[in-house]
Amino acid sequence: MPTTMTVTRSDPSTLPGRDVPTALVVHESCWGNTRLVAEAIAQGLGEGATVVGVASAPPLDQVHTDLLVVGAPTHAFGLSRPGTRHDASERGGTDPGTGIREWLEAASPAAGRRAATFDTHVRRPNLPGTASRAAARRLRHLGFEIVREPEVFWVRGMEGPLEEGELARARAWGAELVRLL
Ligand SMILES: Cc1cc2nc3c(=O)[nH]c(=O)nc-3n(C[C@H](O)[C@H](O)[C@H](O)COP(=O)(O)O)c2cc1C
Repeated sequence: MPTTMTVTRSDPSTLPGRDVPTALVVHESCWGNTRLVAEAIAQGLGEGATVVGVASAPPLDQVHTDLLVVGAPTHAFGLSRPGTRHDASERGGTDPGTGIREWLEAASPAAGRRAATFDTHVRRPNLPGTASRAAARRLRHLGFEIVREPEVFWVRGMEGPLEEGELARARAWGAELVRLL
């Protein structure tokens, strides 16, 4: 089972066996839907995966896992900003205090790293623009190889819930990702 923790696996004593690829899944979430998807993806990734909310995540420059997975809710056709997170909190969600946009902005470019991105997004109406594409674009600029097309997981409305079957799809997506490593 993947672990939910707030630190990177920089301590070798916490590393799984040599052959198990390591992955850090960093998520942002106001109502918990993206967090649930992140946890399901980590289950698919397997025992080398660690899940962390963006507010507790280590700086990206200190992440040295085989794969980075980044997930965020789509806000205003892309990654959230302080204003959209404030809007979410006014509607009953929780403002995580920071977002994937800020976390990526604080990072320095470096080559040779691999990542995948996902977002949650309202299915109807299916508006253009997704947080997963925006995050992938930023990660490419930081020198990451994006190993899979950004993926969308559907919610029924602003607060969710996730559409039926999405957690199973997320687990399967995580399992496919680990096969690419
Ligand atoms: C301020 C704000 C803007 C949003 N903009 C979009 C949007 O452009 N497209 C979309 O499909 N959903 C949009 N949504 C809905 C979010 O995608 C939805 O709240 C999110 O998937 C729920 O995930 P969470 O529970 O992890 O926060 C928006 C939500 C908020 C609060």
